[in-house]
Amino acid sequence: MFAEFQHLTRGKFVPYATSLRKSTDATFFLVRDELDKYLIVIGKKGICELFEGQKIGEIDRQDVVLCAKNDRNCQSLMSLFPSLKPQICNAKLSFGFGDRLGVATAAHAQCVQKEKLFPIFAQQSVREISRTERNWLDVLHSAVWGVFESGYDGPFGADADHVKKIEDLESAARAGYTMFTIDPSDHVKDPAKFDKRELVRFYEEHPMRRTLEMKYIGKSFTVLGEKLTFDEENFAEVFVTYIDAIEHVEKCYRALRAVCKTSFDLEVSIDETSVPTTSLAHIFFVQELVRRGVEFRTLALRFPGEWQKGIDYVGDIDLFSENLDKHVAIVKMFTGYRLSLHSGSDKFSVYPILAEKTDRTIHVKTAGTSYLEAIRVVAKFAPDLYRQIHKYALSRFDQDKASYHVTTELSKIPDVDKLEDSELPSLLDQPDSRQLIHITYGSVLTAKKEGRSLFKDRIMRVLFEHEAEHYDFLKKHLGKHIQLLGV
Ligand SMILES: O=C(O)[C@@H](O)[C@@H](O)[C@H](O)C(=O)CO
Repeated sequence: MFAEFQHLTRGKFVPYATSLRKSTDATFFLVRDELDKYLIVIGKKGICELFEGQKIGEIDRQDVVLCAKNDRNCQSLMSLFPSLKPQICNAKLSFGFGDRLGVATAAHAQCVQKEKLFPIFAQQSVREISRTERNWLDVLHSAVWGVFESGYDGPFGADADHVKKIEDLESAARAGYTMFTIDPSDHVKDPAKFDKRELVRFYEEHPMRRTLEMKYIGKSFTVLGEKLTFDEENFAEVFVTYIDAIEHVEKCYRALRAVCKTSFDLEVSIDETSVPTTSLAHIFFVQELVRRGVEFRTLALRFPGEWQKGIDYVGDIDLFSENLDKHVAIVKMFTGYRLSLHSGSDKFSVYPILAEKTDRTIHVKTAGTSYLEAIRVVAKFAPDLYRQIHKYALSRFDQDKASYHVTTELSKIPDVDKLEDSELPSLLDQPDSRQLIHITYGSVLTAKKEGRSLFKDRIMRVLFEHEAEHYDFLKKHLGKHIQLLGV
């Protein structure tokens, strides 16, 4: 088929052999020229009419249609090939491949052995899509095109991540997402940040207080041989800290159930709270969600230590390991859900502990690390563009770091004007410059001058022209993450 196509198009296009898929009466594959990528549909007139495109000839009396990689053509492909639709997780180990640029999935898919790991190829948070001016459908379709290009034929998921508002859940459900991460952290009260009298009043006046006091106070749980008992004091603290968040999750869940006509994976994430999740808090949080009928599949707790973006774990590994043991024991007490680790990018020192302590029964999320590999390509092949991005990032960092927890020291980042071009890629290995670039993705990707993209268009062009190197960087780096999970 490719030989006839090359003859017809006089070698103008380069096909992606891995993308070749056949339906009962048509053939589909991706090609690229020096400007862009396109879908080729070869089939009878009827099947071609499902796609928007231009007929460029015939092969064996079948129309050959050149199609844009647009939403309508993506949805037509998904209707013909159900394996291109996201599905709910069917495995104990799953991994989120967040892709802020929408061009990494074809490489991500080459890191996955489908029988050992369930990949979430479409995963972006509300924070990310608002900062990059994307939307749920764009994130999902970018992932689907990447799956199609790679020839990956296993199941994958689509996670609407860190969702705080019901309307964002509903729009993601309508876009076809299969996983929803509800983030109630704005409703988690850190007792240290409140006036004691205010907390007492909140507790005493809360309508659920007495009901839950009777349910929990005096109740004991044995976690790894340690007897934990809810008493008046620790119950009041857990109640005040989490009750609003629990009620918010319940409200979001009911709204989601009203929109989703099929089953879905629900994650609840309190990983971005300032309050590390204690064992009693974990027990209370889970028991209350279960009691309210919230069917969650994964739970992202706030583990001890620093889970900063784009760099390894910062903290006492032994304390983390001990804390994880307790939370794993609690999961086993209640079953029906897995733990989820957010900010999984580059946390190489904890991955082996995660894999061993959870018996590889966990969800791990990454996102920024793939964006950093893309910028590494820019640093290598477009040094002047990288220098401009780096300097712009410095000007935006203080504002952009507001909703991320990082302890970046800008003073430790070398002056790019004193570095040789060949030294620039190594900045993507320096923790502080990694965080500088990681956190300022939104500003860099949406920066404009006189209405024109200041950086994004040039970044995407560099990645298109150096696609093989980009894919190699991604496969090497994300492959390292997967291998450290023991897969
Ligand atoms: O940066 C973001 O907004 C998200 O990608 C992350 O918070 C995500 O939830 C995650 O933990 C992946 O690192």
